[in-house]
Amino acid sequence: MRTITIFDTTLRDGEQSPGVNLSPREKVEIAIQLERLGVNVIEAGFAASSAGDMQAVREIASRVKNASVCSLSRSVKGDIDQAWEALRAAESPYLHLFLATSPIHREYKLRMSREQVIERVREAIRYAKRLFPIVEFSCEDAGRTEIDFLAEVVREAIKAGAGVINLPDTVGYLTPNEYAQMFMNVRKAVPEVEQVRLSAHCHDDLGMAVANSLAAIEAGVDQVECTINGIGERAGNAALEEIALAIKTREQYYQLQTTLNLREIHRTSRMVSKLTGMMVPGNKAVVGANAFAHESGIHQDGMLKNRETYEIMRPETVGLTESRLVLGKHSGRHAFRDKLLQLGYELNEEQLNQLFIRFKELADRKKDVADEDIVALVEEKMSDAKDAYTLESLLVTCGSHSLPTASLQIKRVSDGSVSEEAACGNGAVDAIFKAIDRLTGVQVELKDYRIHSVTQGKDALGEVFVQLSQGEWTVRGRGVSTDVLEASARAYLDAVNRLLRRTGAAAGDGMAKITAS
Ligand SMILES: CC(=O)SCCNC(=O)CCNC(=O)[C@H](O)C(C)(C)COP(=O)(O)OP(=O)(O)OC[C@H]1O[C@@H](n2cnc3c(N)ncnc32)[C@H](O)[C@@H]1OP(=O)(O)O
Ligand SMILES: CC(C)C(=O)C(=O)O
Ligand SMILES: [Mg+2]
Repeated sequence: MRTITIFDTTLRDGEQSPGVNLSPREKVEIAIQLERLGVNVIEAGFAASSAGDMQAVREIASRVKNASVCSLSRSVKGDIDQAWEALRAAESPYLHLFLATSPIHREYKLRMSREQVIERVREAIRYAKRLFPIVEFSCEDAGRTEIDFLAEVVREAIKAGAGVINLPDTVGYLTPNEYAQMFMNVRKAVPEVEQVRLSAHCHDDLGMAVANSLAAIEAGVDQVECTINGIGERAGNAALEEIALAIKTREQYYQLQTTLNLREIHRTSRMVSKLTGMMVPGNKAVVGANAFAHESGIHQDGMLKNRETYEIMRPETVGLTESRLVLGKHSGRHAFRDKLLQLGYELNEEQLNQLFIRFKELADRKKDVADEDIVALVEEKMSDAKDAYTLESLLVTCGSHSLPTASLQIKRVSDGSVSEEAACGNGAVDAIFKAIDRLTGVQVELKDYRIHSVTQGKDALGEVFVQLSQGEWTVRGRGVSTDVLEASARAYLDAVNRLLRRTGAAAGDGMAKITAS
């Protein structure tokens, strides 16, 4: 089986993502994780570009032992010297030289003729080879380079000593067929390429970076350059995890392998996302939060019967523990029953059907139906439990120069007594919650507070969800009103009522002393 070399450029091309700036310490942390992931080459930065990158490349070179450490360099002596300065201590120093070859880059950016480009390539590689055991040469914008000239540059680069030839689709312009054809044409025109390693480097401007990389592999390329989470200049680079999982999942088709420890994929993705500040979209292949989550009833039913109905990869393969069946408005009875069983509720068919109607009503209004919501539904349905407290009245005063104050009256349902309390807070909602705490005497911690509008317009209904915890117990509460402060009070009281039901505590233990009527 052919082994594909994984050249990771998260710390170089990935860091070229607008808005991303990694400190040397953060780069070292990621490099160590990339080594654990089992990549073969770590492009640690562009040593000549800044003192910080020089330091990062140098530190990574001294720390990483099981991968080649590489720096990018323009085809100029000064850059090569600086790269050597950073990499001389590396176990396996690797230089990545580049020069653009396409007509548009030659004419407008470099202002060089074809002959000048060839001459510069020769000079730079020969100079670099005096220092580095491995020199990779990249024809920047190879994808838009005339094929005869591309072949000539590649021939000269190999003659000058390049051991790896990279032909990037720098601007993400080519289709998979075109990119594969480019490699086949070069292989045909320059038989010497069989003596070096051919590499692909793709950008995602048209969303084809991974498809192009895989097409290049099929055209005989042995190395792919890619980044974790597909981060990189503009729309990014080919995503390492997607290439790796395509090779693994379609092993029979590709007949290829890598040295990657795929179980480290998820951890690496999370670390890169955290340190770069680039969020991974939920629907991102392999590492998105929804990559192994199923929401619709028909899919969930299939998953429960045989997971291969809807999953082509196992979450465990990339270091996750399990797939998730997310309950929501598209879920069906099978998944609902399964969730109830997981939560410890075994219901008969009739109870299940009744509860399922309530569940659908809730799911229609709420994006995620959490375990606590299901527990609350079951408890309400099965125990016929009554609320311990109901809200009688609410008065809130606040303004730009006054301390927000809330006065509440609540009724204890068991004996009909009404109590009143007032409290000040950091804001109106805080004041309301403090007043309720005093009235009920229940000690809770507010874990979450969310507000959104259920309907539209000036008289929109505001819906508030709160999550409270007390020791091991966590409960949610919901309140709806055209007044968001009232909705907040109702949600909080609802959660307190649920907590009392769950803990079995007696209502009224902590009722305030002032009885209104
Ligand atoms: C496709 C890619 O991803 S390429 C890598 C892109 N990455 C980066 O550019 C990040 C790091 N870059 C930098 O920090 C800076 O651009 C530096 C330090 C490298 C250079 O900075 P400056 O000297 O101020 O030059 P500047 O960036 O403005 O312009 C680039 C110069 O390099 C030349 N150049 C571009 N590519 C190459 C190359 N491969 N080999 C030689 N010269 C090159 C340009 O023609 C231009 O030369 P000119 O000044 O004679 O017109
Ligand atoms: C430096 C080169 C390889 C590059 O990043 C590109 O062409 O996209
Ligand atoms: Mg690139």
